[in-house]
Amino acid sequence: MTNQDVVMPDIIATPAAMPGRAPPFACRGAAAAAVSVSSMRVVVSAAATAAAHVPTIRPCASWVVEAMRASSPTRTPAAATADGKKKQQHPSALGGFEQIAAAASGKHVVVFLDYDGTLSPIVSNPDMAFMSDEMRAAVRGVAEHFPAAIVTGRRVDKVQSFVGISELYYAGSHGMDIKGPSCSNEEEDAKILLQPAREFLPVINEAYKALMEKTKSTPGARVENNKFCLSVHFRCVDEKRWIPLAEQVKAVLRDYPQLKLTQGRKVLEIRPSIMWDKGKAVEFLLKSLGFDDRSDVLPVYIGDDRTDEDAFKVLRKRGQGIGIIVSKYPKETDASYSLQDTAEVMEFLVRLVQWKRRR
Ligand SMILES: O=P(O)(O)OC[C@H]1O[C@H](O[C@H]2O[C@H](CO)[C@@H](O)[C@H](O)[C@H]2O)[C@H](O)[C@@H](O)[C@@H]1O
Repeated sequence: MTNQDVVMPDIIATPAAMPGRAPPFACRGAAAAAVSVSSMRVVVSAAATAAAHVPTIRPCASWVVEAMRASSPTRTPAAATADGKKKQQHPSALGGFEQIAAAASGKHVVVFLDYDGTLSPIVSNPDMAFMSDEMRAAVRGVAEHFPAAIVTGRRVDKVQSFVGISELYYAGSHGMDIKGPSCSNEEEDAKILLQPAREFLPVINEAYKALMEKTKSTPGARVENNKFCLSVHFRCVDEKRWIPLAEQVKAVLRDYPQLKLTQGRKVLEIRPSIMWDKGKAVEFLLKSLGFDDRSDVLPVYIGDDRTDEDAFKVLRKRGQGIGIIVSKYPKETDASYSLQDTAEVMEFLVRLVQWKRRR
C-alpha cells in the first residue's frame, strides 16, 4: 500500500465548472527515444490485470483536515513529523550537479517531469497554470537529447496543450493514460500506449456529475475532470468549510466503492481503486523504451507532490536513478536531491542539456 492509499480515502468535494456556473477563480479572501511508437502500442484495457481493489481507510474528519492543511503549507512547516522523525532537507541537485553528472556518465539518461509545481508555478486557477517560454525551451532541449516524459495528474490532452512539445511521452491521469510522441501521419489513437483504467470511465463520469452537484454549495470549490481521475480543488475554499466539503465528497464516494481518494496540493483526488500510480507509469515507460533490467540507464524524476513519491520509491527500489523533490522546505520524501522551485528546475534542465552536449 502506498502513502497515498493511506492518506484519505475519505473526503472530497466541489463545484463549479458547469455551463452557466461562474468560475470560482481567482480566489479572494480564502486564505527522442530509441523505440518507435508503433512498436510500443500496447493498449491494456483494464484494471483487471494490475488491479486488486484497495481497502478503504476512513480517517476521522479532523485527521482529514490536518492532511488537507499539510497539503500545501502557507507557512514554514514543522521540522518533524507526527512520529517525531526529523524531516531532512535533501542536497541541492544544482549544488550536487557534478555528482549527478558522474552517476550519469556512460548511461542512458531518461527524464521524467511532473507538471504542476515542477514546470509551472502553483496558481489559484488550474486552467491558468501555464509554463513560461523559457521553461518550454528548456524542456524542448531535454526532449531533443534524452527520452523524456511528462508524468502528471492532469488529463493528457490538457497537459499536452500546456506543454506543446510533440517529442515527449505523456503519462496523464497519474499514469493511467500514457501516450507516445506524435507522428504526424498517425491517428491520434495510435499514440496510446496504455490505459489501465479504461473500464472505469463510465463510473468516473458519473462520479464527476455527482461531485459537481453535491459540492456546488461550497464557495471556491472546483471539480476538475482529468479523464481517469477527478480533482476536487480546495485551494480557494475557506478553511472553515473544509470539513463540510470533505463530508460532501465522502457522501458521494459512498456510492462508488470502485473509486478511492488520494491527495495532492490543496486538492483531493478521486481515482480508480487499482494498483496503478506514477511509479508504475515510470516502470512501464522504462520497459517500453527497452531499459528494463539494464544497468546502463539512469532515470531522473523531478516532482513536487505527494503523488510523485510513488515514482521516487520506484527509483529507490530499483537502486537506480535519481529522484529530485521540488520544495523549499524539508519534507519526508524518497527523493535523494531537492530543487527549491520551478526556476531551479529550469536551471537544472538547462545544465543537464549542456552536460549532454559537451559529451
Ligand atoms: O501531477 P501534477 O502535474 O502535479 O498534477 C497534480 C494536480 O495539478 C493541478 O493542481 C495543482 O496545480 C494547480 C495550478 O497551479 C493548483 O491550483 C492546485 O491547487 C494544485 O493542486 C491540477 O489542476 C490537478 O488536476 C492535478 O491533479
